[in-house]
Amino acid sequence: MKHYEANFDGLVGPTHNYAGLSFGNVASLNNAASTSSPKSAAKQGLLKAKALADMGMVQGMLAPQERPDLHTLRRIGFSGSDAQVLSNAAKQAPAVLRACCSASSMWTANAATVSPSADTHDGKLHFTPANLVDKLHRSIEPITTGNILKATFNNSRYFSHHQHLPEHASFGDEGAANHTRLCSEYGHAGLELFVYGQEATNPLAAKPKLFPARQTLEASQAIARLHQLDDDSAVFIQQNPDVIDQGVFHNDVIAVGNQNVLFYHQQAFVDTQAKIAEIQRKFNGQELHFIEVPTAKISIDDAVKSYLFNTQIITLPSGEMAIIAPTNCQDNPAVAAYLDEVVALGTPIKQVHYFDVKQSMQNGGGPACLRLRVAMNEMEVAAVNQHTLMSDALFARLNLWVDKHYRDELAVDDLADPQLVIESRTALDELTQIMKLGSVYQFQK
Ligand SMILES: N=C(N)NCCC[C@H](NC(=O)CCC(=O)O)C(=O)O
Repeated sequence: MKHYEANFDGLVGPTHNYAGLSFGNVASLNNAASTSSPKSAAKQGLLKAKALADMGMVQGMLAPQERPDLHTLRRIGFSGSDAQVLSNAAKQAPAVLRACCSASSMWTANAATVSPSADTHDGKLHFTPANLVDKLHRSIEPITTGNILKATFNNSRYFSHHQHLPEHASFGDEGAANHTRLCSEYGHAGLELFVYGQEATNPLAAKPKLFPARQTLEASQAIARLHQLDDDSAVFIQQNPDVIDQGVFHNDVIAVGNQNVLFYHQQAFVDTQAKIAEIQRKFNGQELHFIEVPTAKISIDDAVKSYLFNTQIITLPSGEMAIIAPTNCQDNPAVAAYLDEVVALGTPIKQVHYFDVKQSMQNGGGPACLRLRVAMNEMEVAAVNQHTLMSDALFARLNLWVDKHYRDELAVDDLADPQLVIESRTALDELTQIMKLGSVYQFQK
């Protein structure tokens, strides 16, 4: 049987904007109140997804969320017509209104944690939506994320969908952004690496001093239990709290793995040598490539600015690996030079491809943030909702849809415009028909 690692990219929603909502995420704060372009953001994302499909990869799209989220605004006491809810929220709780308008579900690396069927006891592919409790604007995503995942992976014979973890800081969970899977082949049992920022139930454990650690050990352990992983199929690694304080708000800003390659910065983890030894032991002596990038070559500051580690490492149908990098890496001389070198290190990585995803980058989301990886066998791929899979036809259809419904520009002050609600709902209603998702949004229920 054939096996693939599919990437499901988040379709950027019509309200993509820069609201400075993510304390600890340097780009989000630096670009707060800039004017965004929802149309070009969506098109940049579609171009990257289509390019990967054209490289022979299995590529899917995940629908965005309903924003502005009037249901949350009504839940906290705003009432009257939609226009009244928006204008009162803009006057009385502008920060909450901004949170309720974020298109942050585009970063589908944070949508869920996924364990492929080769790793799990029941032989099913498991999904747990991330609760994203650390940030208000993200904490309102998981229910709809679950609906979208169920409509995309809609076959209970192959796919097991869990509820998101309890909504409390002790179980702060950011999904696949803090999860990497190593394996020799996608269809073979793999080793799942769970990287956490803090231990919630141990007040003495090290944690960052300035910025929040969004993922807890307790959450990572819960996911491993839910997904029926053996002790020998999981490794729990603490992220270095000092790098969180320098803007590394998710592990995928400092490390990325694919099959038997782990590409990471020297300062990424706590207790690196012991963890590498544990990985080697649990990988049962099979060949592994550890590409550790020293601080002397790439500083943490350069890694955070360029998103060198927020690249996707993909295995092409030829068996060669390619790095999918943001063009921001080309703009940084040290990083560009490093990427020229990396293809000659004698590891499976042989190519680098650059994509302009600047609209997303300005909110701290690189190529890897924009995708959820789902390793599947051919039967599972066939069981996916086929209308979510990238093709020439879907690419053309989605570009037309974006042209029809998306604004060229959006400023933070536009978020209270009641017309935006109408535009967004009209667009999403049509999208659910294009992707045959059924009623996944509250406004459709
Ligand atoms: N690293 C991964 N996997 N994902 C990146 C997520 C970026 C996102 N930015 C934002 O939510 C900014 C929104 C704003 O400020 O308007 C976040 O911080 O959660």
